[in-house]
Amino acid sequence: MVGPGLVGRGALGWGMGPSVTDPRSHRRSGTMGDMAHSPAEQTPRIAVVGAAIVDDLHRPTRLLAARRTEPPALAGGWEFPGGKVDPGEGEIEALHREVREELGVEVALGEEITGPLPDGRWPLGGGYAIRVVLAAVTAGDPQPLEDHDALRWLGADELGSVPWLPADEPIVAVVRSRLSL
Ligand SMILES: Nc1nc2c([nH]c(=O)n2[C@H]2C[C@H](O)[C@@H](COP(=O)(O)OP(=O)(O)OP(=O)(O)O)O2)c(=O)[nH]1
Repeated sequence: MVGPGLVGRGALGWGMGPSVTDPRSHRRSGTMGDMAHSPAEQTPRIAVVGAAIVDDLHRPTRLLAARRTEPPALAGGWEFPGGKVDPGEGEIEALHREVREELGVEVALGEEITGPLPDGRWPLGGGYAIRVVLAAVTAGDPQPLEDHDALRWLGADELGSVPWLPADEPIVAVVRSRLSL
């Protein structure tokens, strides 16, 4: 049993791994809900989730990129909609909340875009780590309601046309490899 809205082969098990439910993760709901680390890491990283929203989970051709408005150091950079996991909140729950708040849409989740950290996340600056999951809109039309001032659907050959946040570059490269032309 996986969380609501999860579809696709790669989604099986996502959200059920060590960073979420295994006591070895040292995650404590309500006390360290925004922190997670694996035994292989010295320092816990603050949990961020990001949605790689594509036009079709089964045959994706375009990715939705969002341009940040804050803080000033990151404003103008393009990123995956998402944000920090709240204390006591699950990652799946956080992802659905963030896309609802930021874009006004509901999504179905697909496979995780696995990163190099032991728990599959991607390192970000500032002690953050992001878990990125493919998603597709199931209700609503994405709008830059919060934290962003522009959205763009980008095909594989257009992903380099916007300045991604530096930490997102390797993630975007993996997403690009999943896009059909
Ligand atoms: N959402 C998101 N954050 C990213 C990405 N890449 C990246 O470096 N970050 C960084 C920016 C922030 O320093 C950090 C946390 O993300 P955030 O600021 O969106 O979190 P949030 O929406 O919960 O923020 P707030 O409510 O506290 O203002 O992660 C990305 O692709 N998506």
